[in-house]
Amino acid sequence: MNSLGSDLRWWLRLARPYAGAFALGVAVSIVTVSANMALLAVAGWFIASMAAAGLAGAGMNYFTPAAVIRGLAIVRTGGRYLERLITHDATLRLLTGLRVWFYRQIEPLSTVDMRNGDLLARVRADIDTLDHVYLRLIAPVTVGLACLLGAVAVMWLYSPAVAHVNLALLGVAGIALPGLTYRLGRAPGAAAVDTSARMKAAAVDWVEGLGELTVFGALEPRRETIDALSRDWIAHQKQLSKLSGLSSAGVLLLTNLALVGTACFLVPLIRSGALQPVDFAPLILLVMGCFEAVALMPGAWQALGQARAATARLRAFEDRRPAVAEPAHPAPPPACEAIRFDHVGTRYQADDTWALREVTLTIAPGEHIAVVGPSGAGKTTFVNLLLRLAEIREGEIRWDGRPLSAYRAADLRARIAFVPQRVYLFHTSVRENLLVGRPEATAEDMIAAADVAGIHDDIMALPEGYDTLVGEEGLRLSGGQIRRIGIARALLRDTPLVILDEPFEGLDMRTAARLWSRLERHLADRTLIVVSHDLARVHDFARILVLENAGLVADGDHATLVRHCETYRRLQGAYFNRRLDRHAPDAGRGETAPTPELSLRRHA
Ligand SMILES: Nc1ncnc2c1ncn2[C@@H]1O[C@H](COP(=O)(O)OP(=O)(O)OP(=O)(O)O)[C@@H](O)[C@H]1O
Repeated sequence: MNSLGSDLRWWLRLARPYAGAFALGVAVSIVTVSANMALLAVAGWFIASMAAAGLAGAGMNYFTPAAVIRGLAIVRTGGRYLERLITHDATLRLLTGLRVWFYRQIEPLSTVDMRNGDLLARVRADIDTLDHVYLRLIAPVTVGLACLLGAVAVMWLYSPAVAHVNLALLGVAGIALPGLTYRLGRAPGAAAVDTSARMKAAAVDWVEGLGELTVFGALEPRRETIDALSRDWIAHQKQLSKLSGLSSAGVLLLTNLALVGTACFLVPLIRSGALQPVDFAPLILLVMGCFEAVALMPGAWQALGQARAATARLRAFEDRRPAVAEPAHPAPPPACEAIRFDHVGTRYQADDTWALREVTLTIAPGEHIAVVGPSGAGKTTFVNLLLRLAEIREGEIRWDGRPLSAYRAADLRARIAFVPQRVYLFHTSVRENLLVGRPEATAEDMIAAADVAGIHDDIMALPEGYDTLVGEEGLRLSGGQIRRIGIARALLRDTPLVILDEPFEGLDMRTAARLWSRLERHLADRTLIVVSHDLARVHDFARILVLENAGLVADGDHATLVRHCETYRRLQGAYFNRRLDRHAPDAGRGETAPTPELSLRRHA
């Protein structure tokens, strides 16, 4: 774990843009807490003076102190409101800033590093924990110290001995006791943050996989896992509550000791005439006010344990290296030119096996290429290399004559329209989801793209057409519809290279065939790379790359591959066997006529 000083500097660096609001919040808090202490003291003095004047039968001006008391009460109430408004607003801004910071950190790491879904849930919990740093740590400690020093200075004017006693006891209540509580609370605090993050991740995972868990009857073990995490969390929280209760009791004890001690010093002073009797009440009340301010400190130190555990995990992101390095002097983005692979190889980690190796080929501008291969052959990796989501470890890929590493990753990606294997839809309207591809696109462009992707009619059939909300992750749409929205989104970008990873998945044969014929026409003069398991569509391509065991095993058209490539024949066989099984009467699907593609199997 980093040192406390280094963590504090890290927080302050992130909070710098909001420093003005935070400083204002602290200033208003100091005024509020001081007004509260002064109110107690002046009220005490006023009551004592009135009583003394009554006993002596003397008159006194009660207008001024009454006005001061009212003024202080108004400042205290208004200040409390303003302080809440400013500090909470600043904290929410900081949390927003932290989220932006986090996305900046993960953006260059690429999706490849972020495959761990529960990581995001943990990070979200960690970022939320950091709102404690200001509200429960920095603000109360700064305000407490400022007000206490002011109050002790006032005591000093009346009696240095009283100031000494209170300073010592306030030190114990505000520093020693919270320090001890912090030490004791560090382990349960860190464990509580960790358990809470794991619990949230498990709950999200459970809800997302509810369908599968129900079907496989695996709900109970999952529920028990979450129950166990929840019990752990409660146990850690109990420990923290016990500590916080003990420290509150400690502060109360110290408050009473301070009151008794102060009285012990004041009474002889009053007896000797060194102090006015009416000064007794305000000084005692001032002591009470000081301990009220110090009572917030143990909570602050406890928050420190939780905040540092969260900080350690967040700071770990800063140490992660991006998956690909950016060039110092980026070349202008590539034009629609040839892409050449020269003995290209990659693996995701230095000690992993090769995900792709010795790939040498040239893709001419405007060429349409299909990439096939068994699962794990390296098809997605092939695409990841082009998108610079994975680093080339061997050989070189050149586009428009320059290595990919010569371009800024963002410039390169702006020249590629990509539909990933799993299309992600945001919880907003269909329109907004499509415009992610090109925010400035006109309604006509959007409809034209949707039309090519064969989704326009489906969208128009939705209750509010393009303005229909798709639901979280597109839950209101079928898998095939989500995929076609993803394709339309990519088509909206007028890029020289289009990459579609499994574009036909989730589509029936007829829809897939129609989609392909439209795509083929629409993308006639653009370079197109389609990764697909749908061998029925693939045989339409003039060029098919066959990958297996991280290598390029064949490159040719369907007829050539059927004749010369064993892997391709195997893939065809497996694919059409699957289709045959689906159409077989004993598969319970009825008497569906064999499709024309089935003849290919015989041909193969
Ligand atoms: N992010 C990653 N980190 C580590 N290894 C990875 C990563 N992505 C892929 N791999 C590994 O690289 C190899 C090639 O995977 P890749 O996803 O490219 O295959 P694929 O042909 O696309 O498979 P599928 O058809 O199942 O999607 C596999 O051994 C896989 O386990």
